[in-house]
Parts: sequence; C-alpha cells; structure tokens
Amino acid sequence: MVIGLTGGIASGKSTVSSLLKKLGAYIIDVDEIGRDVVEKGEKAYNEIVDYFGKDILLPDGQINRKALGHIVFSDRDKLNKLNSITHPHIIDRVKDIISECKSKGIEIMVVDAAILIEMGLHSICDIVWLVKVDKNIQLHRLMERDHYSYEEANNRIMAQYSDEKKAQFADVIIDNKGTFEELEEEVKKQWTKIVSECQKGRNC
Ligand SMILES: CC(C)(COP(=O)(O)OP(=O)(O)OC[C@H]1O[C@@H](n2cnc3c(N)ncnc32)[C@H](O)[C@@H]1O)[C@@H](O)C(=O)NCCC(=O)NCCS
Ligand SMILES: Nc1ncnc2c1ncn2[C@@H]1O[C@H](COP(=O)(O)OP(=O)(O)OP(=O)(O)O)[C@@H](O)[C@H]1O
Repeated sequence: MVIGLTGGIASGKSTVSSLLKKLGAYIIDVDEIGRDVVEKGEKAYNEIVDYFGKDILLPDGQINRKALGHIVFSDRDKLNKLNSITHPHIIDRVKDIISECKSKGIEIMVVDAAILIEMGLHSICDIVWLVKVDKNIQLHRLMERDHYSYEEANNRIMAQYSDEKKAQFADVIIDNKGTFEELEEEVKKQWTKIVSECQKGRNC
C-alpha cells in the first residue's frame, strides 16, 4: 500500500508523517529527495547552475537554496524551469525507493509531498490523503515556522494547487484546524482503517 500524503506548504504533512512513522509506516520524504538531487555532483546540479548562473552558489559551491527560493517563488516561469530540471530526477528516485521497499516486503509506504498532484506522483499511489488547513492558519503557521514575511509566505502558497483542487484527487481529507491532539486522533483513526483494509487484502 502506497499512501500519497499531500497538502499545502505548512499544512501539517510532516507532523502527520511523524505520527505515521511511529505507527509503523515507511516515510518517503519528497522534500528530502528534492534536496539530494540538487547537491553538488548530482544530476540536476549542473543544469541549475547553467540556467540560473553562479550567483545562486554558496562559497563552497553548493546551491544557495534560500537565494534560489527567493528567485523562483516570485517568478512563475523560473519556477517552471526549476521544476522541469528537478522533477524527473525526483520522480525516478521515488519510484526506485518504492520498488526497493516492495522487494523488502515493507507493507505501508507514505509518499510525503506538498506538490504530489502537481508532479503527477498521485498516479503511483494507491490512495491519497490530503491535509487541509484554512489559508489564514496556514499563513500564520508558515510565517512563524520559517520566519517569512507575509509576501514570501503568500508567494509560496500561491505556487501550489489550492486545497479545493487537491481535494478532487483525495480519498481521505484531514482538516488540521484543531490541536495537535485532534490531529493525532484523526491520523490514528485513518491508520486503523488502512491496516484493516490491508488485512482484508485490499490495495496491499
Ligand atoms: C526552491 C527551493 C530551492 C527552495 O528550497 P528551500 O530549502 O527554501 O525549501 P524546501 O525545499 O525545504 O521546500 C519547502 C517547501 O516549499 C514548497 N515547495 C518546494 N518546491 C516547490 C515547488 N517546486 N513548487 C511549489 N512548492 C514548492 C513545499 O511545500 C516544500 O515543503 C527548493 O524547494 C527546490 O529545489 N524546489 C524544486 C524541487 C521540488 O519541487 N521540491 C519539492 C518536492 S515536494
Ligand atoms: N494542529 C496544529 N496546531 C498547531 N500547530 C501545528 C499543528 N499542526 C502543525 N502545526 C505546526 O505548523 C507548522 C507546519 O507544520 P508541518 O511542518 O508539519 O507542515 P508541512 O505540511 O510538513 O510543511 P512543508 O510543506 O513546508 O513541508 C509547524 O510549525 C507545526 O509544528
């Protein structure tokens, strides 16, 4: 069973995936893979430097993610370019990890990605969970967590599909407007359903 876990930036996906990890799921963190594929020496690195120039490099030659983020989240064409360079490598790696997990007999995998649907990764998942959150709460949590200005936070939110659009692809919707305890209770409830489906032999 491959669960696609999506939701806008700062909706609470990492919080949900830590709970799922404790419950026994194997977590595939797509942000982490995205960081790996742009490391110096990795496949996407040269293409990014060729297109964006050496100004986006740190003194040690690594990509300055803060600077690159600043550029792409305020210019849609440049974000599309960065996506066209990085996404094929990220998708390949996610598929490889899923195959490896399956060959090791791991039963429940979670693909945690804010832009799971935008990347088309939902098509390789058996079920999609959406963590949704009211935009004002999202803005507040994002500005607090990453110390972004209102404009920076809003640009990042606007670079992703809305919850309404994501909901069209979701099998399960978790509303994260409440407390951590309420979120944990909902995650456990959904987990119990998945485990019972697996025991009945569906999707697993
Ligand atoms: C633009 C970059 C350099 C900014 O790096 P930074 O360290 O500041 O952010 P980080 O990678 O930790 O991402 C933070 C959040 O931004 C959002 N985000 C990241 N990339 C994108 C994108 N291409 N489109 C929309 N939102 C995105 C996600 O919600 C993510 O959780 C980096 O995000 C990047 O290389 N993105 C392209 C690869 C990608 O799509 N990764 C995300 C897969 S889910
Ligand atoms: N129910 C909640 N109540 C209060 N704060 C919360 C709740 N859920 C998550 N948060 C906080 O909101 C912030 C965003 O949550 P989290 O990091 O899990 O989001 P995310 O969807 O993984 O973000 P990203 O897309 O950037 O990876 C964090 O600071 C987290 O502690």
